[in-house]
Amino acid sequence: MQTVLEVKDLKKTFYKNKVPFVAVDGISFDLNRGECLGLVGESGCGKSTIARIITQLTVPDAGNVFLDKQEILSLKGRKRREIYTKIQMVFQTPQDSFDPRCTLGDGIMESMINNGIRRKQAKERMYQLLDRVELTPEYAIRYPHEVSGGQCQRAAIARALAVDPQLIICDEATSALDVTIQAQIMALLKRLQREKGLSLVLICHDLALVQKVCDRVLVMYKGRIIEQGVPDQIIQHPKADYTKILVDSVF
Ligand SMILES: Nc1ncnc2c1ncn2[C@@H]1O[C@H](COP(=O)(O)OP(=O)(O)OP(=O)(O)O)[C@@H](O)[C@H]1O
Repeated sequence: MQTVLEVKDLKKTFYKNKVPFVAVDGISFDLNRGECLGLVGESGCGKSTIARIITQLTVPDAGNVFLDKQEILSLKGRKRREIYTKIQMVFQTPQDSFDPRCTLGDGIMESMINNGIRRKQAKERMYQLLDRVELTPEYAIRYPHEVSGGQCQRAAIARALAVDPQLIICDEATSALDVTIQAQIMALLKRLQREKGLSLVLICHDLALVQKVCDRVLVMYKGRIIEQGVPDQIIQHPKADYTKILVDSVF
């Protein structure tokens, strides 16, 4: 199997009133092409910080991230912009990540135009992407507040796909949606994973969802990975005390 992402010994301490808090405490993992990796753990255990480090929104104190064997955290300028089109994030509240003054169509086209694609081509591709995420063309002229959470999340996935990424990190991307819509969005992501060989990192509280959709899961506790493996195996035979509590609370 081909490794797409390698995360090596990430560390991050935050300071609040000069008091240190270790949010990420030596995290390492790999992600294969076409794999769906779940990241679970209690609130505050460091899951989003890892996603933010990988996408360069947070600077780590130590550690490296490799995409296709290339170290990416130290990249600057054009090289950095190029590489970072390959990693996209989908957040919990998609309305917040679209500019409320722009239509969804313009939001989807923005990154393409920023990457030098002509407006006419970007528009054609935007309509193809809407179709791909099962939204009709009329959604192109709607504003974020004029669509449901599920529809907006589909548009956010279309926008993530616009730059042809290798990897999408979904940070609680379906948590704000009701169960039926959640299942539809997950089915969409899984279809894209299969069809495009996309790799997915799913940051999630929901172990049942992880069991359904992930090939592998990392269980985090207080900034560390305490257990990892195939979801069925972790759920049926949890080893760490925290994993046992997590499993008991869900099943
Ligand atoms: N910029 C920051 N400044 C100070 N502390 C921070 C900052 N970002 C995160 N933290 C702290 O780091 C810890 C880890 O946060 P993080 O958001 O990574 O957790 P999480 O596992 O994603 O939680 P949740 O599931 O609730 O989203 C938390 O205690 C959080 O308060």
